[in-house]
Order: sequence, then C-alpha cells, then structure tokens
Amino acid sequence: MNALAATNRNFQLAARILGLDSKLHKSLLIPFREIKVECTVPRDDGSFVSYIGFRIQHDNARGPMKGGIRYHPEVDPDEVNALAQLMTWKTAVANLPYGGAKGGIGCNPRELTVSELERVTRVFTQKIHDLIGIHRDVPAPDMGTNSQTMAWILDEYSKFHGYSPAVVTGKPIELGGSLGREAATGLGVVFATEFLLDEYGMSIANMKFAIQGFGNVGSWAASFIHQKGGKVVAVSDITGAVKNPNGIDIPALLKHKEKAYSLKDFEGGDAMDLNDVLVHECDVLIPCALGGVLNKENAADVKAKFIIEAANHPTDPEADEILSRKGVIILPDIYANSGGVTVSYFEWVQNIQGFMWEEEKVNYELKRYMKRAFSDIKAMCHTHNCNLRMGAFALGVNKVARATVLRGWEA
Ligand SMILES: NC(=O)C1=CN([C@@H]2O[C@H](COP(=O)(O)OP(=O)(O)OC[C@H]3O[C@@H](n4cnc5c(N)ncnc54)[C@H](OP(=O)(O)O)[C@@H]3O)[C@@H](O)[C@H]2O)C=CC1
Ligand SMILES: O=C(O)CCC(=O)C(=O)O
Repeated sequence: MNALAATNRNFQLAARILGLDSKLHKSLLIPFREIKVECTVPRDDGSFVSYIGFRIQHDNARGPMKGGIRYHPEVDPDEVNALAQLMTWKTAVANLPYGGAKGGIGCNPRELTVSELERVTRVFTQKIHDLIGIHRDVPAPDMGTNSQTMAWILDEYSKFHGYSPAVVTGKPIELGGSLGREAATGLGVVFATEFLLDEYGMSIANMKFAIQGFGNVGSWAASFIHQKGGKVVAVSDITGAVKNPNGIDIPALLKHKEKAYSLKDFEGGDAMDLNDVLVHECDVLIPCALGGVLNKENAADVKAKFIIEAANHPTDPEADEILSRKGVIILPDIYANSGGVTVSYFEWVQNIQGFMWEEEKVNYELKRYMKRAFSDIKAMCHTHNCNLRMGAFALGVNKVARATVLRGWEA
C-alpha cells in the first residue's frame, strides 16, 4: 500500500473511533496547499541538472506548519503528502503549537558535490520563500539533509526577508540552532522506548536491539541505547549491515562510519544482508530509515517483541495487522520520533525570545514533553480500547479537529 493510502487509512480509522463529522473528516484529509517547483542548477562540470521540489502544507489549524525537507531519489508527491499529514498529527500528539508540512527534492545527495547541493537548496528556497516563514511554515532537516542545508535556506530566505533565524530549525548552533537538536530525535526515541518498556516491567539494559539506518536518528538512538547498557546486535545503512550477538561497540562503529562513510568492513562484527536486520533475532526493532520497510513480505518473520517506529511510516497497514496478530507491540512514528520536532519547537521559541537554553534544560523539557504525550496516548487507548497507533492518531486528530471547529471552519 502506498504511503498516502496507508496514512489516510490510519486517519480514517481514528476518525471513526472519534465519530468525526463527515465534512470535517473530508476537509482534514485535503492538504492546505501543495507546492511543486522545478529546480535547474549547473553541475560543477558546467552541465545542467533539473529536479522537482515539493513542499506540501497539510494543515495550520493549530499554528504555523512544521516539518522536514528530504533529499532522496524516491521522493514523490504522494509520499511527501503522507509525511506532511503525519506531521499534523505528530505536532498535535506532542502538544506543540504547530500544524504539519513536509518537503522534498527527488535528488540523490550522495551523487552531488557540496557546491551542487548548495545550489539546489538555494534555487528551491528562491521558489518557495514567499510561502514559508516564521509564522507560516518552518522547515527542518529530514533524510538526506542536515544543519548545513538549513543554513543555506536561512541565508537565501534572509536575502528576501531580512535576517530570519526562526524560519528553519535544526540549524548550526552558530546561526541560532538549539543545543540538543541534532541528537533530539534519537534521544526522544530512547525516552519513548523506556516509557514503553517500563509498562512491561522491563528496561533497556541487557535487551537486544536491531537498528535499520545509521544516519542522524539511527546513530544517536544506537549511542544512547549503548550508553544505557542495551545491546545493539544488528545495524544497517544503505551500504551494508553488521551483526554481533554480544552487542556492537557503537562508539567504535561511529568512528568507522565517520572515516569510511559506510558500515562495510567494520571489524567488530560479521557482515549480514541489509534487509535481514528487520527480521534479526532481537527484543526491540528500531527502523530508522525509509517508509514501508515492514510489509506483508517480511512481517511474519519479524522476531522482535517491540517495534519503535523512529522512521516515518515504516510499517504498512498489512504488516501492522500481521504483527499485531503475533502480539508485537508497536510504538507509532507520530509519537516515537516526535523528539526531533519537539526540540525544533524549543529552537524556534529560543530564536523568537532571542535567548539560548542550556542543553540540560532542552533535554529535561524533551523528556517532560515525551512523558506527557505517552500518558495522553495511553489515556486514549484506555478510553477507546485501541492499540498505541490508534491511541496516538485519535489523540492527534481530535486536537486538530477541535482547533478547526473552534476557528470556525464552516465559513
Ligand atoms: N532527522 C530528524 O530529526 C527526523 C527524522 N525522522 C525520520 O527518521 C528516518 C531517518 O531520518 P534521518 O536519520 O534524519 O536521515 P539520514 O539521512 O540522516 O539517515 C538515513 C539512514 O538510513 C540509511 N538507509 C537508507 N536506505 C536504507 C536501506 N535501504 N537500508 C538500510 N539503511 C538505509 C542511510 O544510509 P547511509 O548512511 O549509507 O546513507 C542512513 O544511514 C526518516 O524516516 C525520517 O523521516 C523522523 C523525525 C525526525
Ligand atoms: O524538526 C522538525 O521540524 C520536523 C522533523 C520531521 O520532519 C519529522 O518529525 O518527521
């Protein structure tokens, strides 16, 4: 099932649980605005390359729209649409005063030089600058983008609107980025994992983890799990995968990846097939890469008892059903990976206040926000007798529906 069909399906189930009015239901599914732009830039060798860039602004009933920008060859409008919708429910679950948006460019950042990436980013910003803004739509990093990408957007946007650090989050610290933002999604994933395991009288120490993806989210999640005594027994990136039943030395793996830009040839474990990480023997599986990786082809073979969705929509609805029949507990993306956007919110607040927080305060507040959202989801599960995904969707959709009605959507 494609990402948009899957996200719509989860929304529809939540709307049914909530008994949402059918007109409101329909209106919440339609994005506020869909932007599609052509970005042609010169390559370093003088030839030209063209890409399509998207920014889909899904909903702004609760505040400015918020969400990352992804650079990946598989970026397509349906997927960006699904990711934008997920941001709307995610910011509501986390109780942030934001709506949802997402952007993407269908390029392969691995095949572009730094100066080519800068040109693509600047052209994209030129084309969307009048539709984003501090109180309108605030981009952030996602797959294939990082703090440098945000610095280029900030600079290009500021040429049109004056110096505006709060127009993006996930920036370099030197340009008003927040301490703790780079690690925030991974740290939030680990807080969320602790809250869930605690419900079952378990903790991270000595449990076995398999992690797909070793970029921003996967590497920080692996580091915090390692620090807390968890055993990361399998890890993959796009170039390779490594396993070690006694637990991989994560600091050593980070050093290796920094030098080799790859997990391949790491000596602290055995190489394995990329996709086998998802069905590897472990207690907790954490997908931290692409969407739709758990599907009807592999769900029955998953060994984990818990899945923490650090990636956006890693589990398609068919896999969801197979996994719940097996009794696997899934912590859904719109809660599990909300640590990133939560610290993005803190960054935006700091920029607007012109005041920088200590990292301890950022992490303390992050934990507090994640704890509150977890309790709110559990309360929804209790009220509606549903699983964690439906509890989270019902929580998010209900808040957005309430805000929409209070603002007077019937014109
Ligand atoms: N960054 C953030 O703050 C947030 C991110 N997310 C979600 O988390 C996920 C990861 O994002 P992020 O860490 O930022 O992205 P990055 O680009 O930093 O990292 C992505 C990782 O996935 C790996 N990867 C890509 N394809 C595969 C594959 N087929 N098998 C195994 N690994 C693969 C990449 O490999 P390689 O290193 O070799 O390129 C890389 O390690 C995405 O779904 C994103 O939407 C959600 C909330 C916030
Ligand atoms: O930090 C942000 O604003 C958005 C992060 C994001 O894209 C996501 O949560 O999927």
